[in-house]
Amino acid sequence: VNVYVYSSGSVEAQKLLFGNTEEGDLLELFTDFFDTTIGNKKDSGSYKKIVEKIGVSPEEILFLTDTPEEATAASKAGLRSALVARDGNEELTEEHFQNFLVIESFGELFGDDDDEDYKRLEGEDNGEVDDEDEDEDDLGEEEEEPEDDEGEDEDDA
Ligand SMILES: CSCCC(=O)C(=O)COP(=O)(O)O
Repeated sequence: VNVYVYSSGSVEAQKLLFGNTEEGDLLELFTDFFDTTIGNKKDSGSYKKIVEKIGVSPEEILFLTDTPEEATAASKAGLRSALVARDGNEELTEEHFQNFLVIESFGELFGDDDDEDYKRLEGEDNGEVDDEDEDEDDLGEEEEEPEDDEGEDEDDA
């Protein structure tokens, strides 16, 4: 997976930040860096330019942001987008949750294929309101209860 940064902070600032973290120099984890010299993060044209520079189909790119307007702009350019819910940010609305996968941790991106939220990334409806609100109960999911240990024999010393 190639990881890119598109930030309102300058490329120079991004490199300083990721090159000097508590975990050390993380720059080699990133393929490239973009800033607003390419365009405003709320303008879908910026994402089209980034797609051209990266040289892959837009739907092969997952754009993560904590700003719904940026997610919408990226989706309009054909990218898949997901919202990252972060403490201190403006609360996301029901509509945001309907339109986008919302994650709190990158680990949630590796969801299972049956997960309705995860599927939101896969279809053409990423960034669109999905009015099907199926609420299916899981069938036959069994949880193993630990056996009661009463009666366990223990030798006294
Ligand atoms: C990559 S998940 C967090 C997204 C995020 O915080 C963000 O988009 C910040 O954008 P900025 O332009 O402020 O660097």
